Parts: sequence; C-alpha cells; structure tokens
Amino acid sequence: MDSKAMNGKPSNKKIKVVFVLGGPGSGKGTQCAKIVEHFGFTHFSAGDLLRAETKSGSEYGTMIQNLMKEGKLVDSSIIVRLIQKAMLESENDKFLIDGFPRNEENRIAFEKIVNIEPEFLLFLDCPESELEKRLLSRNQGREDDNIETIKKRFKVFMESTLPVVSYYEQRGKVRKVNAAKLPEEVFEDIKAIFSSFQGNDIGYRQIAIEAKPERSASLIKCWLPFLCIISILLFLILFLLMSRTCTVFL
Ligand SMILES: Nc1ncnc2c1ncn2[C@@H]1O[C@H](COP(=O)(O)OP(=O)(O)OP(=O)(O)O)[C@@H](O)[C@H]1O
Ligand SMILES: O=c1ccn([C@@H]2O[C@H](COP(=O)(O)O)[C@@H](O)[C@H]2O)c(=O)[nH]1
Repeated sequence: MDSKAMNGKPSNKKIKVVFVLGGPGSGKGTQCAKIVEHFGFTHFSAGDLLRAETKSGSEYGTMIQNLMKEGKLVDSSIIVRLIQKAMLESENDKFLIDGFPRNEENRIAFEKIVNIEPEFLLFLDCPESELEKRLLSRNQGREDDNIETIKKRFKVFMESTLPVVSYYEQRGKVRKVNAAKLPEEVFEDIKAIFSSFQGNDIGYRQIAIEAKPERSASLIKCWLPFLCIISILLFLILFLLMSRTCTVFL
C-alpha cells in the first residue's frame, strides 16, 4: 500500500493485511491471539467490531444486533467503515482481519474503500460436526451460539463466504490449515505460514542494510576532490624541497 491508500492517510508504511476465514467456531479468534503474540500483528475481529458498535449506542446498533441474532450479514458499508476506522487508529502496519470478507460484496467494498490487497487469506478448515460441538460449548454468552442460529450461520458460510475463498484461491492467495486438530497443533501449521511471510519482511530489511555501503561510497565521492588537491600540494612541496636541496649541493 502506498501513501494514497487507506483513504488518504499519509504514510510511507507498506500496510500488510491478512484475512482470516473459516466456519463459525473454526478457531479464528483463538489462533489470531497466538499470531498476535508471535508475529506482532494487530487483530481486528469483524464480529467483535460489530458487537462493540451495538454497545456504543450507535444509530445502527439495533439493526446490527437483529441481523446477528439471525446469523445474517450486516451491510458492507458499515463493516468496512468500522474496519477502516480501526486500522486508521492503529500505529501498526500489519493487520489480521478475522471473519471478513464474509461475501463478495464485502470483498469488493473493502477493495474500493480501503484499497488494500491482502497478502494472503488464512483459511481454517474444519468439519461442521466439530464446529457445532465447539459453538454449543463456547459459553461466552453469545446470542448467536444457539443451534437455530448456528445452522443459519453455517448456511451463510457455505453460500456467501466460500465464494470469497474461491476468489482468492484462483489468485494463489489461500493458505489452508486443518483446524480440526488441537489448538497448539493448528498453530504449528500457522506458524510455518507466517514465518515464511516474515521472511519476506526480513528481505525488505536486508535491502535497507545493504543500502549503507552506498552511503559511504557517496561520502568518498564527496571527499575525492579535496584528497586530490591535498596530494598535489604535498607533491609540489616535496618537489620544491627536493629542488632546493639539489641547488644547495650544486
Ligand atoms: N482447535 C480447537 N480445538 C477445540 N476447540 C477449539 C479449538 N480452537 C478453538 N476452540 C474452541 O472453540 C470455540 C470457538 O473458537 P473461536 O471463538 O476461536 O472460533 P471463531 O472461529 O473465532 O468463532 P466465530 O466465528 O463464531 O467468532 C471456543 O470455545 C474455543 O475455545
Ligand atoms: O463481516 C462481518 C462479520 C460478522 N458479521 C455478523 O456478526 C456475526 C458474528 O460474527 P463472528 O465472526 O462469528 O463473530 C455473524 O454471524 C454476522 O451476523 C457480519 O455481518 N459481517
């Protein structure tokens, strides 16, 4: 991303975005917390941003709450603006956006409004039977963790979110992990993906380090004329001294 992106936020930083998708309960939040800890990303959960919006007394609060209870998706303009605002308020340049884009409309709106291409999409793959078990025992007081809404969320995931995964798959941007294993095992696979991504970062830093000899070379270039003049002067003084000595002898 360049300085013109993020709706004009003046910055020289190359903003990096990783989308994190997977079925409801696939462990997106759980794994994002580990990625933050190990790789220094800032994590935004689209669902959490919407839940915070409902609590903030926003004009959209009740509408968002009703849609969430039904497992339906909130309008793209609302969620994209919330994500963009959160990114603009952050000092970090690496973001995990969890649970987004939920449909093609979300993806296109993000592209248009935020103007950033994700580095890749981390996809947590897990069978529905396991997801259902996890959601029903999550116990975090979420209004949408009941069997009726869970079924609706699964349907939205299959019909609207999987096409987004296919879109990025066709562009070689999907990194898929088996999320049906233990959290630590899932993270081992994720670690490998992010380590090679960080590797690219190290590449950038190496370029910066390699730029240093160029600086010293330009310093030498700058001093070269002075060195030449001093050498010529020294040579002349030596020549005069020698010729004087010769005259004395003769
Ligand atoms: N690999 C795992 N194995 C078993 N349980 C897990 C695993 N990962 C997460 N969990 C548990 O499953 C539940 C759902 O996890 P989490 O909240 O991270 O999923 P999520 O994908 O963010 O869900 P949602 O899409 O509903 O926000 C939590 O209770 C969590 O502790
Ligand atoms: O981009 C988004 C993300 C979420 N929603 C709504 O929120 C709930 C819960 O999302 P979680 O990611 O499971 O926390 C989801 O079912 C949608 O109703 C959304 O509309 N758009």
